[in-house]
Amino acid sequence: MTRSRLFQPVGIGRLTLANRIVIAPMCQYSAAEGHMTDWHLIHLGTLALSGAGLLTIEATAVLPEGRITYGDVGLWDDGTEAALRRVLDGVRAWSDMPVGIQLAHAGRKASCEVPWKGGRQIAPDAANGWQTVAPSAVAFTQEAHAPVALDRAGMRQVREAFAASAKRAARLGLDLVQVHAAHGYLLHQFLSPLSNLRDDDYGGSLENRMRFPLEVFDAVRQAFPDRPVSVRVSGTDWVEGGWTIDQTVAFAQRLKERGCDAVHVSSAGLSPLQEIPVSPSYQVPLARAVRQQVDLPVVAVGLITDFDQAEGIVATGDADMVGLARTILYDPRWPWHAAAHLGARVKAPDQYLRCQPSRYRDLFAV
Ligand SMILES: Cc1cc2nc3c(=O)[nH]c(=O)nc-3n(C[C@H](O)[C@H](O)[C@H](O)COP(=O)(O)O)c2cc1C
Repeated sequence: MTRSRLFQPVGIGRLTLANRIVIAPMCQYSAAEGHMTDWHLIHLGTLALSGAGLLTIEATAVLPEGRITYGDVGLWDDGTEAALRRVLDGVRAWSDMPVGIQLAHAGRKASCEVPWKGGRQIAPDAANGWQTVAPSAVAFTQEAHAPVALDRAGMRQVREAFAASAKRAARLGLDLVQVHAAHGYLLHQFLSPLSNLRDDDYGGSLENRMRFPLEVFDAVRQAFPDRPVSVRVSGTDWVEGGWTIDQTVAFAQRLKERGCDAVHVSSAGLSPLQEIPVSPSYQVPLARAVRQQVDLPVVAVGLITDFDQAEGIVATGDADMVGLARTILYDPRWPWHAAAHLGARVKAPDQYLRCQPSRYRDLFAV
C-alpha cells in the first residue's frame, strides 16, 4: 500500500475520485459553431486514459455570445448537446474516469480571434464578431471592445442560460459541473471592483458584487441537483485595488453555505495591469488560504509539474487536489509516471494491461 497522499481517494460531494490529480479545463478552440468535433474525441479520449482522478471539459459557453472565440465549445441547444454526447459516449465507452464540465460566459473578453492569431477581439460588425456584455461598460483594455452593461433582463437571461446548460449537463450524465468565476470572465467581472462599477444592488460593496455570481451558482446548483458543483475562482487580480484573497475566502464561504462542493483556486485574468510572480506553485498560497479558512475541498493549480511538488502540496494540506493543464498536455501519462515515482498504482485500460511487458504490470491497479 502506497503512502502517497496524491494517490489516495478524495471526495467531492458524493463523487469519489480515485486520486487527487485533476485535469484542469483547457479550451481547444476547435469547435464548429459551438459543436464539439473529432478533435475533442481524440483530445479528451487521450486524457481519459491518463489515470488522473477527474477530467474537466474546457470552458463551455452557456450562450453563443459568451464564447471567447468562435471556436469555443457551447452547450446552449440540442445540437451542441448532441455533439457533446457523441464525444462523451466515445470517451465513456473506454474509460470510467469521472468527467466534469466547466460552464462559462466570457463577458467583455468574448468575441476574440483564436489565440494563435493574436487573440484580438473581433469587432461586432466584422464577420464572426459580436457585441460583448459586462457588469459595466468598461473595456478590458483601451483597444478592446466596449461592452454593453447588462440590465436586469440581460442578467436574468445569463442566469437562466447557466441553469439550462447545467440541466443539459445533468442529462448528459456528467459527473460534475464547474462554474467559471475566474480569469477575468463574466462572473469574475462582477466580483472585481475594477470591472464592476455598478451603482445598483449588484455593485459597490463586496456583498453586492458577489450577488450575481451567487445567484448564478444557486441556479446551477438547482439545475444539477444530485451531483457535485464546484466553482473556479481567481484568488487575486494581482493589481492594487482589485479582487483579493480575503474576498475570495469570503466568496468561498458563501458558496459553501449554498451547497458548493469544491473550490478550484486559480488567479488573475481581470486586468492587463496585473503583475504575476510566476514560478512553480505560485498560486498554491491562494489555495492554502482558502483551505485553511473554509471547510471545502480545494484544488491548487498553476505550474505544478513535478511529482514530489504535487505530492508535497496535498501531503502538507495546502490543497486537497492538484490541477494540471499544460503539464498533462506535455505528458498525458503524467499520473502513471507520478505513480511509478511515488510507489503508487494507477488505473490503466485493460487493453494496455494485456499487452504491457510484465515489468510495467506492477504499476497498474488491476
Ligand atoms: C490551452 C489552455 C487552455 C485553457 N483553457 C482554460 C479554460 O477553458 N478554463 C479555465 O478555467 N482555464 C483554462 N486554462 C488555464 C488552465 O486551466 C490552468 O489554470 C493554467 O494553464 C495553469 O496550469 P498549468 O501550469 O498546469 O498549465 C487554459 C490553459 C491552457 C494552457
